[in-house]
Amino acid sequence: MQLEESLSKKLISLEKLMEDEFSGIQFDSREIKPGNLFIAIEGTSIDGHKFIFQAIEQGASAIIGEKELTDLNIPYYRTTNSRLALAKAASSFYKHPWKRPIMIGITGTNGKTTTSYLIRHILEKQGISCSLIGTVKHIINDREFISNQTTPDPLLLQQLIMESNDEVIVMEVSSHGLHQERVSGIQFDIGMFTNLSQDHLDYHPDIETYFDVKSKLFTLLKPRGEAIIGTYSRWGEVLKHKLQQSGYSLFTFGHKENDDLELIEWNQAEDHCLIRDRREKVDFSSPMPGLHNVWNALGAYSVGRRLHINYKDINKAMLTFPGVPGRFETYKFDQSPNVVVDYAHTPDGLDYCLKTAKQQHPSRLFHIFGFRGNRDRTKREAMLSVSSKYSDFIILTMDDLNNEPYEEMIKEMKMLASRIGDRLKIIPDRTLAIEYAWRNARNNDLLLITGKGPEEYKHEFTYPCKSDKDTINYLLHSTE
Ligand SMILES: CC(=O)N[C@H]1[C@@H](OP(=O)(O)OP(=O)(O)OC[C@H]2O[C@@H](n3ccc(=O)[nH]c3=O)[C@H](O)[C@@H]2O)O[C@H](CO)[C@@H](O)[C@@H]1O[C@H](C)C(=O)N[C@@H](C)C(=O)N[C@H](CCC(=O)O)C(=O)O
Ligand SMILES: Nc1ncnc2c1ncn2[C@@H]1O[C@H](COP(=O)(O)OP(=O)(O)OP(=O)(O)O)[C@@H](O)[C@H]1O
Repeated sequence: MQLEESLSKKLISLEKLMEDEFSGIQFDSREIKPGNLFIAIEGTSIDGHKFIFQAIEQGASAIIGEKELTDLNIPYYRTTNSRLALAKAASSFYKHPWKRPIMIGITGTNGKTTTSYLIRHILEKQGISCSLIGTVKHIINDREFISNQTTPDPLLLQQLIMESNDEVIVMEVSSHGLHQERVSGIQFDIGMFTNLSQDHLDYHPDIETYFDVKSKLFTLLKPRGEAIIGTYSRWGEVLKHKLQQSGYSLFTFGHKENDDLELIEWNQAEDHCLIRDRREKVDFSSPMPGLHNVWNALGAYSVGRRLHINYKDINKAMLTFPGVPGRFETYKFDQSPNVVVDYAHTPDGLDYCLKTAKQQHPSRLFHIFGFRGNRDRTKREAMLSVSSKYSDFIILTMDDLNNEPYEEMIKEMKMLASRIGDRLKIIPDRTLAIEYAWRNARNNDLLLITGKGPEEYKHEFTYPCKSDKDTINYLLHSTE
């Protein structure tokens, strides 16, 4: 990547610049330490170029930015893409740590977290150590780190990879991450696409653009890299055709005869699948409830097979999979209704999840959920209509507001709720909403609480509970 030195107008490669001994790199002026390289980014809410002088005051020794600036007293290098420069500089600073392990990147609207947990489990059972980077947590050398982002910024990401001694790194690659070049310094051995459906249309202008961003992962494959594509969603087929022209090695899993891995039959009641792995028919059991998790398990199976793991060993590993926090996490009680906590937050995810809940044959299904504030509002109506298709009772409640005004959220809930009728109740306090369902449900009913999964509440509610799981525990003990 070429940069232009602002005063001399000379071109210099980023690699060459990184031969200078910077004490660190920062894209946030508040974090600058003496001798750091500051990269100014025109962000989604503020222009980082405004903080160049603050960065210099704090001791930055060079600046990269996109604007034409000539009046700085330290070297300033101009680029056409600061985010790309950040990703490449971070990779260079940490000595391209992704070159050592086998790198697996997973993208798609839903199923990234579940699939990455499954892959890690299969590999670890074979004695292959595996780091995991994603939404719930990061696990590096078996040590767990809090995750604030699905795909961390390039500095944290390259640092985590550098610290890993594991043989494989499996990571979730979000559309935000791809669009903001967070993974651009990296080349992957395997790229996986799970599926695509409506989400994040607050950030991407339309679903076609969202898809184009997701498909960018496959431009980051190593020359001998492999693309594993789930073709069970329409967009998987689109991606397959797009990539067929690219010359990459392609492996597809889906329900068609021309897929490399075909789901021939899924017997939900007996929890059994018949699959075709290339030419051979194989019995397979998914370790988590629901067809969506069959797809996730088959995605992980595909990765295992590409890494030359015997299908019998993969099947054996599936038997001991402990599940994923907040992904169809089921609590069964003798004297109270059963409860499922799930992270579903898209219409498609909810459809799979509610269908799976119905397959448990509860007498009545109580669905408790809300809408995430300041995120894609276009999916709210579709989420409610999916809920009303399967649920006997709906309790709309508060998810994270993310600075969306409370009154606006309630107004929208009321407007959407008016179409459903008296099967729906709005109880904004999440702990009271869960309590209402808990007290009104009978033992053979099911409570499905979606949206937050294992995440901690960002708001204070009536009961002193930190999460949906915590609220259930609280109610259980207050009933005793
Ligand atoms: C909306 C969004 O995606 N924002 C990301 C973006 O920040 P930004 O462009 O908004 O930054 P900004 O606030 O406008 O500031 C511009 C620049 O000025 C700098 N600055 C700012 C203030 C100051 O005093 N000094 C200074 O230097 C900032 O550090 C930044 O470099 O670039 C940053 C660096 O990579 C990200 O950390 C940040 O992620 C935010 C915090 C975030 O969490 N975004 C979510 C939406 C996200 O990324 N989610 C996906 C998963 C989505 C999903 O599948 O559910 C994820 O991968 O986590
Ligand atoms: N393959 C799938 N197809 C459709 N929905 C799915 C699939 N897998 C999981 N889901 C639904 O999406 C929810 C989130 O799953 P998961 O965390 O695995 O996806 P994700 O892509 O990592 O999402 P995020 O990036 O938001 O964390 C699940 O709780 C489930 O309701």
